[in-house]
Amino acid sequence: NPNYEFAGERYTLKDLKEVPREHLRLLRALGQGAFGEVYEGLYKMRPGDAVEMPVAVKTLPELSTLQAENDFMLEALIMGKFSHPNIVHLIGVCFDKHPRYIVLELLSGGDLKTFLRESRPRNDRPSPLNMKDLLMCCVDVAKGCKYLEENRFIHRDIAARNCLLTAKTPGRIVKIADFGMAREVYMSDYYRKGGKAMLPIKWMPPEAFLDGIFTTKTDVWSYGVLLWEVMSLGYMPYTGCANRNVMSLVVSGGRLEPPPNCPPMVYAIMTSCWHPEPHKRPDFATILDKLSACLQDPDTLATPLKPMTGLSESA
Ligand SMILES: CN1CCN(c2ccc(C(=O)Nc3n[nH]c4c3C=[N+](C(=O)[C@H](O)c3ccccc3)C4)cc2)CC1
Repeated sequence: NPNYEFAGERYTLKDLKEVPREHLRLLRALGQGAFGEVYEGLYKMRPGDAVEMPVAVKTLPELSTLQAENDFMLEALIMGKFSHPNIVHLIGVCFDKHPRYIVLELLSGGDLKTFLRESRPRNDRPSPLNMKDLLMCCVDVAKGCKYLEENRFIHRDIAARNCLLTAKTPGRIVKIADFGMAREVYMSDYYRKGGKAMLPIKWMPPEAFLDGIFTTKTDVWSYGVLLWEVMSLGYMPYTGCANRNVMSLVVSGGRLEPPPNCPPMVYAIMTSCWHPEPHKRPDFATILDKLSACLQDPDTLATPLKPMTGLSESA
């Protein structure tokens, strides 16, 4: 079984909390994970307990390749080492036999991209969100990213599709909830480069898709694209542009345009994340400072939300 290096320490499977399968009840499917289903379930913390804790259960189908088994285990090991309010919490695993389960904190609001798209103003009702709501979502993700940066963990796939909400209602908290596993849902966001791994080109900086160089500054670039996703209320970046055209556009200095009504202070953060030279991109502490300046700027807060018109876009 794989062992895993995190924050300078080595971990193996024995570091994971085994949850007794008989204390778990799977209720309903929540969606498709990269391997198998993700279910909502109930977990009886202590056998005698009357109350059961709502959880999310990721399953690995019995007919999985060894690689899939390892990836599944690795995801559990990765999640098990994080402890932060903006990163989905690992409760435990059922790895004693098939089907294998990863038991995680339940986030009932669904993924951030879907939430943004559902929240667009419609002719029958204005958006339920305001600029402050959007900025608070961005702050949550930046806090999670800052924690990963402090622990020298490179996520490689920061995007709205990989973030989940505790709820859709005010008081919602956004958490980074995917460590390479939720790919299945938005396959169109990934590009098969050279027939190998599926790469989220539209969220990657030039040094990553050209030279395979991944650093914490890779996540900063992706975070800038997530900011754009939030401000556009869930649009596909570079709408209608094929991945290989995005690569040449970005390499020649092209960047995403500001979404309609995007406050200049927020767009300035995005463009700083997209500096061609990685070391000139801000760190997440700086990004958080800039976001709190936005949250204290009356003109920024007063900006109304307006959907992008014109170009329709794929899911
Ligand atoms: C009307 N709406 C319909 C949709 N609905 C949902 C839709 C999906 C979910 C959901 O998947 N919640 C999750 N909680 N914890 C984890 C989850 C997924 N996890 C994973 O690890 C998944 O792999 C993952 C990770 C990141 C993003 C998506 C999926 C861990 C909750 C509510 C709310 C009400």
